[in-house]
Amino acid sequence: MQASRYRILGLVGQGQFGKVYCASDRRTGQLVALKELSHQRAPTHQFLQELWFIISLQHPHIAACLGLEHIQTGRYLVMDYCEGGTVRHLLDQQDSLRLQEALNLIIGVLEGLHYIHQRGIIHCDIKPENILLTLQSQGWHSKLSDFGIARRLPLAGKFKADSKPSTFTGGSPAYMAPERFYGLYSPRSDIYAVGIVLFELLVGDRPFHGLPGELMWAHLNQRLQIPPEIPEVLQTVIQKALEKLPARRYSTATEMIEALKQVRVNPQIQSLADSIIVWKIPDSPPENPSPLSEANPPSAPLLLDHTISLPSVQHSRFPLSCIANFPYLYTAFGQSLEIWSTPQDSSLSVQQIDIFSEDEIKFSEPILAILPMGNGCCILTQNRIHHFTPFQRNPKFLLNLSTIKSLKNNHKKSIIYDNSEVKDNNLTTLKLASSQDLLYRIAIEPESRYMALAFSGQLRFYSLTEKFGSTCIKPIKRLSFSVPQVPEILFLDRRHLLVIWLNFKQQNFNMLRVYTRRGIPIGNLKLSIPLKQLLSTPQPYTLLGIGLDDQPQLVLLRLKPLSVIRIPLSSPPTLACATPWGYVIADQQGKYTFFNLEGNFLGNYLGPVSPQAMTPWGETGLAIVTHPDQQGYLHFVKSINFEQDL
Ligand SMILES: Nc1ncnc2c1ncn2[C@@H]1O[C@H](COP(=O)(O)OP(=O)(O)OP(=O)(O)O)[C@@H](O)[C@H]1O
Repeated sequence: MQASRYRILGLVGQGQFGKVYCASDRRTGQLVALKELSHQRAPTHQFLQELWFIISLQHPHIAACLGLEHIQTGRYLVMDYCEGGTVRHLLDQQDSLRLQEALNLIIGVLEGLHYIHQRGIIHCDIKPENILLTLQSQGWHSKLSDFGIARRLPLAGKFKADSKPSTFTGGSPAYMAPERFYGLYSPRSDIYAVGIVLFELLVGDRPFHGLPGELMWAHLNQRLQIPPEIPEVLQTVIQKALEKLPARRYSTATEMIEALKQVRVNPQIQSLADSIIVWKIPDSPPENPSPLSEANPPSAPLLLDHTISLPSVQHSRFPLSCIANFPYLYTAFGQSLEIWSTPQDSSLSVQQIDIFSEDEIKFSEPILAILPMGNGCCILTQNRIHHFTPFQRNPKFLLNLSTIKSLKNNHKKSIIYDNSEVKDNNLTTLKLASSQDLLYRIAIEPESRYMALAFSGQLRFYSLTEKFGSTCIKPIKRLSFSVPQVPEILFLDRRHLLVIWLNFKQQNFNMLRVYTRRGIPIGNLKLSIPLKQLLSTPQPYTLLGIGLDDQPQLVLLRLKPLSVIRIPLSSPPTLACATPWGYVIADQQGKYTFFNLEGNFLGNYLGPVSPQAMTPWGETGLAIVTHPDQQGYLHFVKSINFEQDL
């Protein structure tokens, strides 16, 4: 039997027929989902039925079947890969949707349904688990999947709205229309299920609960209660979709689409369109606060452990940066690098962090970036790359960038940090925007044995070796690109470098390309999420994306297997930081918002204003550099106990 055309990247889920993998096409690099169809669990006729349905269906809102893979390890359905998981994942995450997106998502589901209903097919199992998601520039895009129990109406030719229903039971009782319990189904049964999903997206819970028998009773007899917080125009749509009698529901998916489009242009809905849906859990005791939202005002002050003023900061032309390589911390400002250290165990055992200024080193040119390297740091100045270790006090010169020929012309472009017109209060905003304007990017492999350098149209790979206490740099490979845009680069692990062109060729998508540390290309990924920055995180193969200002959002991007978690924000952050315990965003006014590693909102705090840089410090702490007025400060947050503080 032949070898697989696909390289498996990771397990994404488990269904009743078998496991689902994320895989990439060895030839084209395209990502696909491989849906295992185990012989024991999927009797051949059921498997053939699902295959028959989805192979014949082609629509933007239906997860397409790309083929069948029959190899030694088993039979697989090859499908469109949907990196956003399912609507169930959205429902498991608090504050994950804006109202506008929820409506668009349901309209997408209905468009997919309209397409299949036109072909006389009834899905019969519409539920959040069977609505897959891909992230597009406008937000989530829904794709219907799982046609395992779909039914063809026993009618020749096209389906007619007034056609008689047919008999069959099976499906998920929580989403089943009343008539389904009597073995009857029609397109209106799918519309009822969409009504339940819409209710769940807006309310955070289903209208009916219980064991299958209780659910059947509720669908048939229990009056629908819609929380009064749901705008009236939407209540009307839900009410009609969830009518007990099929004849009183929307007769077709298009009719419900039209109703939702009317809702979208309603002035009350338009004013709420960009608001994040905050679920009100029905029947919760009134003393319970409503679920927290990232949009809420800070609920507690950030507990600062220690604040130090930075003496070297006298003027405001340069943004401050800071990185930690515990027990050392480095702050850079203008041409100065300041080194701080703390006794190894201080972040864990003593009340207050003891931190000492160890040294201050002056460079002959402004520092543009610092990043951890070995037990020290790598410093990028306008024309040079240096390596500093706390044990050898003199920074070692690594590479002269001005000798790289193709860079010479670009030097005329001013580096943004040199722009003396930059005003104080713009500095933090500039911090996120500034990386776009840097001429070079460097990335250091976690063991500091490899380095990559990117600049306009070029990517270079180097090896680094330690000889007699100093680091030697040797070129390995040089690659040229026709795209002049300087990509972001970062090492994903010891072996792989990720190169990212944000808004590639101004075409509204980001191009991600993975290389080995020696410059051999491995694969490409197009990502249609509007992002202004993508940061590496301490989590393996996980990146933190920051959305554009007109679509404020955080995006957790896991690459192996590819999955996207999106966190809508009420305003664009000016700083973001990934730590081993979660993610922090901050704004100019000193509002600090914390999320855990799954992207769940933890709390809002009021902290130091004008943050310029943040870095994780020790096991649970955070170091924050601020620059209000003319003075720079270094603040330490020892640990954040959300349970206690909130
Ligand atoms: N095309 C896909 N792209 C990305 N992830 C997918 C894809 N198809 C399925 N998944 C993931 O795999 C999980 C299991 O999917 P699968 O369709 O096999 O099972 P299911 O939805 O639980 O339904 P059932 O067990 O009833 O078939 C889903 O919850 C989803 O997270």
